[in-house]
Amino acid sequence: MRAVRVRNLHFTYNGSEVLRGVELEIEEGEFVVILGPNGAGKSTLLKCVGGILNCGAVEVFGRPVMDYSRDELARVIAYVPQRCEPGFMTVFDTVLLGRRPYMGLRPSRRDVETVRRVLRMMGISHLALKPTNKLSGGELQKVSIARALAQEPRILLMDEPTNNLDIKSQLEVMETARKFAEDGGTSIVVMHDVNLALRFARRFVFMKDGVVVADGGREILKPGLFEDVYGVRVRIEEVGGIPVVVPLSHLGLAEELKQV
Ligand SMILES: Nc1ncnc2c1ncn2[C@@H]1O[C@H](COP(=O)(O)OP(=O)(O)OP(=O)(O)O)[C@@H](O)[C@H]1O
Repeated sequence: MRAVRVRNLHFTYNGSEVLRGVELEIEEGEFVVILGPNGAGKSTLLKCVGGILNCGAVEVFGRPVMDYSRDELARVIAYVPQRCEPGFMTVFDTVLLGRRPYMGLRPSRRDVETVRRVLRMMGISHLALKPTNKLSGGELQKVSIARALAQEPRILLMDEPTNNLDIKSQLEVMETARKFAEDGGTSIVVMHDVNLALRFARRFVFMKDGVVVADGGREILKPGLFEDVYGVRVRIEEVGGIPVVVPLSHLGLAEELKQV
């Protein structure tokens, strides 16, 4: 079943167009990573898919995303933002907020069990009673992901979820996204670390200047793509059967240095 369909999406902030005719179709069960230079429009696209920005061109499970009610959408899509704001609430209560679309007046046994389960899954059960404004950046990031998982969505959107995380936690978050997709959900992750993406995801969408410039599996990852998209010369080697992208030089750097 098609989870997401984006058709000819244009998006403008204050008169400046940052998405220029984006086309994208994602099937249920896929794990897709969106890559590209700073300012390419990746986060804007993710927010359009999540119904956070008002865009007419996005369908989720065959229905315009803007037609879903707030609670309906929260049961279908969970969005983990690039930055999350800490507060006075405990970790447990913050993650419990993810159950809001399912809850009556008070949390059910199932709501509480779900929160316990995702705290365990993210390895943060020991932080349950700590206020989120007393957490490290990485811990806060894990709380934000736990809250999204507590929503039990069908689509998980994460914007640079591995920022702030140590290597082990980066691998765990990527494994969580992969498992989510293997279990039938759809993971769409914006990130910069192409090598981490390569280890876990099957499909890569590259954006530049508000358009999708490449979309496919490992076979699209050729040195020429990195020159076109980032202006960086790379070599691609295999380590343990996994391709690794090694940056060699920034194409414009020598010229820029000459002018200094
Ligand atoms: N709220 C906003 N108001 C105005 N312009 C914005 C806003 N958010 C983003 N932009 C602009 O839109 C463009 C695309 O931004 P976006 O955050 O989608 O890019 P990105 O590819 O996610 O970048 P990065 O990798 O740096 O996070 C940028 O030029 C940015 O300055």
